[in-house]
Amino acid sequence: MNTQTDNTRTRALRLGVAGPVGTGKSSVVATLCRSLRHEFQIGVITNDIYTDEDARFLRAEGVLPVERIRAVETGACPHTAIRDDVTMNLLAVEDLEKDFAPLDIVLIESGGDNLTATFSPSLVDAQIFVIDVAGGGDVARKGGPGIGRADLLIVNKVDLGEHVDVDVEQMLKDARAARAGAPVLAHSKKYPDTEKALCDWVRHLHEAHVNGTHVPTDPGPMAPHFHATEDGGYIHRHGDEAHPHVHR
Ligand SMILES: Nc1nc2c(ncn2[C@@H]2O[C@H](COP(=O)(O)OP(=O)(O)OP(=O)(O)O)[C@@H](O)[C@H]2O)c(=O)[nH]1
Repeated sequence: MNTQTDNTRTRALRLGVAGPVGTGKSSVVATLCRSLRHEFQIGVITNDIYTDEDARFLRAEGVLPVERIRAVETGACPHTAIRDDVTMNLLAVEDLEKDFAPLDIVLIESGGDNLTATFSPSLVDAQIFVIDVAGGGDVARKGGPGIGRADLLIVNKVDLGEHVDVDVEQMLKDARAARAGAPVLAHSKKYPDTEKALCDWVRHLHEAHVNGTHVPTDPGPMAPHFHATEDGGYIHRHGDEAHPHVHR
């Protein structure tokens, strides 16, 4: 039977993981791969601006066979490759899905940037946004599309609260207030019960994806902002959906 036309088969769940620099995105991806690899066929795409650092980290951790972890070097701000023009990522995902068919889950890690990055719904079926306690207790109140409307908000590194003078419970309360009932997960790679809760969330999401009951939603565009080269010769503008790019 031609699997391309067999509607009893669904393509892989494409799950994005975004968030500011160093909040623990790669660690979250590593946890998911380690914990779920015996239940699901998994592949990973990482995004970095100039390197394949995140892919190398995951390969070194031995979380999956190395050939299932592929890097996209965006060469520009990571927002571009996950939101504005997702071609590089879509090609990478499709190649991975073809080379290891059938995959159940493809995890796509965004390059670390700021609070405004979100994935395009044309690239992912669902997205996780990761903030961390070490970034400060007020981060959850700063809002933005990822904090407000990602499918799951992870407040990561909750083990560090007392070391960085952050009231974790208050941070979680603020995060819930920002999300109108959408899920918030307190998480630490040091607390196995929180890792289990994360894996259970992904299991349920995958089930809903396969059943056709998961409805992908767009958290909305990133806030308007600008990037310029060091000599100021090029300006790249994001966030205005009607005029998504300005090149000068
Ligand atoms: N204490 C603690 N440290 C953590 C946790 N998760 C990640 N880290 C540490 O935080 C640092 C950054 O983690 P990464 O997983 O590389 O974060 P990232 O968001 O992928 O980083 P970029 O790709 O550079 O944006 C590393 O030193 C991790 O060991 C956690 O739950 N608790």
